[in-house]
Amino acid sequence: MQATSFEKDKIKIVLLEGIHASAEKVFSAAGYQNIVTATKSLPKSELEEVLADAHFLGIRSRTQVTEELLEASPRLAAIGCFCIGTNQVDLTATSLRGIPVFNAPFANTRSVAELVLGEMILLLRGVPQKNAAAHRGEWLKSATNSYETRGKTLGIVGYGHIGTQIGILAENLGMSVQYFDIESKLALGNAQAADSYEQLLATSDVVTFHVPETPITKNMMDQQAFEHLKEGAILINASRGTVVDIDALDKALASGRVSGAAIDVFPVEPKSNQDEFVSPLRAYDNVILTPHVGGSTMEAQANIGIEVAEKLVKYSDNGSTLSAVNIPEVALPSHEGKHRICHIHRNIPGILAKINDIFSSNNANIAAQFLQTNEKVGYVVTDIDRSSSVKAFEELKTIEGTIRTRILY
Ligand SMILES: NC(=O)C1=CN([C@@H]2O[C@H](COP(=O)(O)OP(=O)(O)OC[C@H]3O[C@@H](n4cnc5c(N)ncnc54)[C@H](O)[C@@H]3O)[C@@H](O)[C@H]2O)C=CC1
Ligand SMILES: O=C(O)CCC(=O)C(=O)O
Repeated sequence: MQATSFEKDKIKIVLLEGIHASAEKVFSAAGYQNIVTATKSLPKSELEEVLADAHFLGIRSRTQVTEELLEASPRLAAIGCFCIGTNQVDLTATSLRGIPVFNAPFANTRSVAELVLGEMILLLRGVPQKNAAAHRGEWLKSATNSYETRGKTLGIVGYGHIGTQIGILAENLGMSVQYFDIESKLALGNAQAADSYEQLLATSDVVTFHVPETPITKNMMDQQAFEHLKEGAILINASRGTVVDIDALDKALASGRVSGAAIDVFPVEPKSNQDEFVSPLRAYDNVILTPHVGGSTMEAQANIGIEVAEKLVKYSDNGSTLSAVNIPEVALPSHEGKHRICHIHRNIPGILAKINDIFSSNNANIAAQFLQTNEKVGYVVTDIDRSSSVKAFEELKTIEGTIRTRILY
């Protein structure tokens, strides 16, 4: 019997948190019509209900994908984070279940860089407090504590895609740029690597954070770090809410050690635009508070929608895991005329031999084979003749250590 593909209209795609319509267009153009969308993140019970029979999930930064949620989503084949950060997903649990997680590593970086640049200029001029006062009917015309960016020092913590762009933009304003990164980085323009994190804090007029959420970056800007900060410095965080200890920032603002701040990300963020934003920072006119919108521009969201949806379609149609953050990356050509068998397994010795024994005992003619492993997981993709594929596929599922198998026609 000639096998046929799993019908695309049976593949359910769930897109949450107001993912841009460009994503739906990509899925539709590729023949996927069963798409459920929501403009916000869903409460636990609704999320579990919608994912009970879903194959692909698209989220932004709010939805937490936990082991428990994965347990309740037995058909989930892949997850798309329509953003940069993937800390909201349990990457170990997804990888041990053979669920690739994709993101858009660059598309919103310029948007974040521009927001930070704007905030820095406004804070150096004291605009947030003058603006707040004017809204109350007060007139604060004064040059006191109002500065140009020119000649000031910007300290960038995390000199990656966003940090480097901010460095270049800031140099064009005439600023001196220094950075601190745990990796050795190519300095762009005239930027200088700081000798240490503490040295950067002590010598920068503005400090901006662009690190990922990791155990090491948690509370990187804590009480002790504030003590190193230059008196009257400005602090910006548009990375993750865990990076800056908000209570310590509250104290530093109250004492005047920090003269102004711009915070886009928070340890606890409201789940929807209808929920109240609670923070001690609301008390300060000299703090710009934004609702995690660093990457929220029309340009970035449209591009992210296309980029991540294309990655999910590619994984669904041809098994490619290129740019997955938790599964070995395999870039695959088209498999026209062949059946493609994808096998994700625990990385234990001897699995490839067992896979190929099964193909051999089924007289399967291997046209191409691709293999990639990481510490925990291996991914083998084999293109074989149609005649022997279905039986071999069934046998592959019995290999010890198998996590997930797929056959693509
Ligand atoms: N507010 C928003 O809407 C957005 C926030 N983000 C956040 O910004 C973060 C940075 O984004 P990218 O620049 O694109 O990431 P990236 O991965 O290109 O750069 C991050 C840099 O931080 C460095 N780093 C990691 N741990 C560090 C540590 N402990 N100390 C110093 N440096 C460290 C890395 O070596 C790397 O150079 C993302 O992980 C994400 O959490 C990203 C986009 C939008
Ligand atoms: O746009 C979003 O929802 C989150 C943006 C972000 O923080 C990221 O890209 O990591």
